Amino acid sequence: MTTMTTATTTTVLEASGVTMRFGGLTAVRAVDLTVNTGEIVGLIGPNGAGKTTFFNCLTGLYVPTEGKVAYKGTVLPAKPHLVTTAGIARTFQNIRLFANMTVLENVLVGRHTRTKEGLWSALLRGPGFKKAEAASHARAMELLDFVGLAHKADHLSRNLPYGEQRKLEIARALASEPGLLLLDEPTAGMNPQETRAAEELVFAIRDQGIAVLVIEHDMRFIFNLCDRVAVLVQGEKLVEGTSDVVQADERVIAAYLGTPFEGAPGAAEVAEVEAAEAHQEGTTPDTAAPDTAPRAATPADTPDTAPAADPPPDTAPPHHEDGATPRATGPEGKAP
Ligand SMILES: Nc1ncnc2c1ncn2[C@@H]1O[C@H](COP(=O)(O)OP(=O)(O)OP(=O)(O)O)[C@@H](O)[C@H]1O
Repeated sequence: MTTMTTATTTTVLEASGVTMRFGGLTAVRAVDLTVNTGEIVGLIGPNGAGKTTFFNCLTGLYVPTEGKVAYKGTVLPAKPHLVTTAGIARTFQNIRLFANMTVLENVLVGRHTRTKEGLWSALLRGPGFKKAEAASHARAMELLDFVGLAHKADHLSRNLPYGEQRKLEIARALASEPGLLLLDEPTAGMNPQETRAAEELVFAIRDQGIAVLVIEHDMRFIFNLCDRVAVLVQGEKLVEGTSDVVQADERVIAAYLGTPFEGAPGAAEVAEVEAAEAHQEGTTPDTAAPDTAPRAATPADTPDTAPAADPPPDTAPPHHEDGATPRATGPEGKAP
């Protein structure tokens, strides 16, 4: 593959005022975010902060309640296939490969938005179709080579180890020739060696001229990789800046450790609930408050904050304004 370098910086993605409500729950609230050519931007935040919901708004899986999403200056319709055709590709938090297809076939599926041959041409297998098929095959093999899976082209995707399945998802996303790649927790379940390789792969993708927006709980990965990092807390963008700026911001540390701070998103609701609980128990809010600083680590010291086994008190899914129980499913269950 030839390396493309972009001489001028342009805005690839511009999300403005994106808000997503599910009934009474505001999962994403008035979020603005831009990604420019040549950039790797990180999106972090505690569990339930609204990161995946925001991705779903960007890719047309959800129609945002308010706000708009533009790709290279054109406002995108909220239809996943049109978003892919426009130039945005994504991977999912829970791997979504075609398990009984080969590795190569999975990548070929990803190319369908870039092949122009119609149904009749495919059925009759005319010369136009054969030429397009050969070109797609060559490109798919090139992408498999790029992610290091060319030698497994004929394997069934379900037989790949986990780390390779994640690479295959990336190859399939790249097959649509995107200008922006959205990665949702690309290193989830990877060992440190695989994570390091994933980091190199993302840099290589950026060097191909593809901008990257990545959600990840592994802070070391994010802060090594990203030119800019945005932090979502309870659906709102709390901070945005370089890795150094974000790591040093005490509001970010507080959000991860569950320590309340002045003006924290959702702080008013939390205070209301605490006051009500305290009233019920006949205690004051202070005495009823949980231990808010269970660990002394900063986000940078907690390379993998994903496991939900020991979440800090405030990192649980946000307060549901309608009192509804939060969903406990992965993205498959997230269709509105
Ligand atoms: N389809 C839906 N219907 C109702 N509520 C939803 C839906 N999708 C997401 N939510 C809620 O929106 C909030 C944000 O969820 P989201 O999955 O976007 O967070 P996240 O930051 O990606 O979390 P994690 O890091 O755990 O993946 C949660 O309270 C979640 O329960």
